[in-house]
Amino acid sequence: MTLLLQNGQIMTRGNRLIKGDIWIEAGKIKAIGQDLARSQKFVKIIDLKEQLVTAGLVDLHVHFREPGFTYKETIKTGSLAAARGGFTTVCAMPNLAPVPDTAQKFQDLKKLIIRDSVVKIHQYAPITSNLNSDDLVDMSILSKLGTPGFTNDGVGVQTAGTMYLAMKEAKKNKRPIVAHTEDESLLFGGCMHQGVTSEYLGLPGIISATESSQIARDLILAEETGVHYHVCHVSTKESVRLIREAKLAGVKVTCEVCPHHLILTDRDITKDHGQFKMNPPLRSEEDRQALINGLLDGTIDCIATDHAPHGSDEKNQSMTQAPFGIVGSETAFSLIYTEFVKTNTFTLEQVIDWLTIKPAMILNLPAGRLEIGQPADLAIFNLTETYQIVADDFLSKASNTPFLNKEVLGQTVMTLVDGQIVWSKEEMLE
Ligand SMILES: NC(=O)N[C@@H](CC(=O)O)C(=O)O
Ligand SMILES: [Zn+2]
Ligand SMILES: [Zn+2]
Repeated sequence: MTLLLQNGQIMTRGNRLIKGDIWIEAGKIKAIGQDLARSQKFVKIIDLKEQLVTAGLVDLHVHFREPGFTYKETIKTGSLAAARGGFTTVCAMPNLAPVPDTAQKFQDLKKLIIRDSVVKIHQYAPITSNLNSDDLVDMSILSKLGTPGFTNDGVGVQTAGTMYLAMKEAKKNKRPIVAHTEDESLLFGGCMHQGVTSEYLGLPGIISATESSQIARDLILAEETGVHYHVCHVSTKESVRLIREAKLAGVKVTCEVCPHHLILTDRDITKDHGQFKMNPPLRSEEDRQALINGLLDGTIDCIATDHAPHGSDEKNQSMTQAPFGIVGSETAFSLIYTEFVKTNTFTLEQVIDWLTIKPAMILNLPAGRLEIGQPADLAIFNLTETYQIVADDFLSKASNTPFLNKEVLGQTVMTLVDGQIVWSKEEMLE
């Protein structure tokens, strides 16, 4: 089938914004140009009304909860939420039940993904069996089955020896270690960042060193082993400093930052409510500035959501009780666009880079490029009308986010995967 997306503002690879049309045929981008309707008869033509078209966004960090916690999210609802946010390729974390730590369990999960997902999911395998043991998974077989990397996200790898052996094995299999960095001996039961707000609210704090000290350990081990080491959800200024120094020293390290850590600080936590609880926690203004500068100077490589859905009863309690995590797929682009592009902190080109080609390059994913011959994985955004983030509109099963009711720009109006519309605001199809 031939489809023409007409009259868009197209962010092409190499970040040139051009006005024109995209010709889609057999799921791929066949041509990009002006007045393409003249040269060909299309089965379908959609007028984009000069809205922004980008390569489908790429998210290196989501939690879809199936199998094991389907009351929070399923592959179907999580992938729909991703599509609604403009994401067409996502990497899903293995903190599931069962954990996909054997070939059989990994293949069973991949079958569910093929059956239910509306976007392209790359499923991560864990580093150790059941996430918190010291027994390494069979990295060779799980690499052959397609894991883009190994991660115990949700928990840190507590012993240096296990991390060292894991890095050596991952390197042998040409896969990165994707690290949730958290030294549990430095947690002290904390539920939010240690600082003035935790003291004011009387809540146990998490010091920055809980994250950064494990990054320091791992950077040395990554240097020793030569593995590609990717750090999840960097949140502290010390982490940024350590990664910057390591990059300069030639260590093969990459990292991601989440929208909430770029936008909010612990001062935005107005009360003891689970909606503000995530791991790592919202940090200080100094940390937030370090994250922004880290993106700008290339220390931080990309933006990832850490979409972490939970049930409303679970989150509707004190931060001491609620689980860690907030949803992010459906709001990421709007939040970043509104908070940083509209305020001239980042350019639109930078933001699209950090949400498409950069994450794709980190894991070598065939995604994030809007060019002729590439799959027609595309996202279309309305940059001119504000809308409100409303829980009822979410396609995710969950709506646990501190950004509810916020007015933002940058609503996704349509998402295509391999040339098929997987999500659309109704009016676009009229
Ligand atoms: N980020 C979170 O606060 N929670 C994540 C786990 C994780 O990403 O560490 C989850 O699975 O809920
Ligand atoms: Zn994590
Ligand atoms: Zn996570």
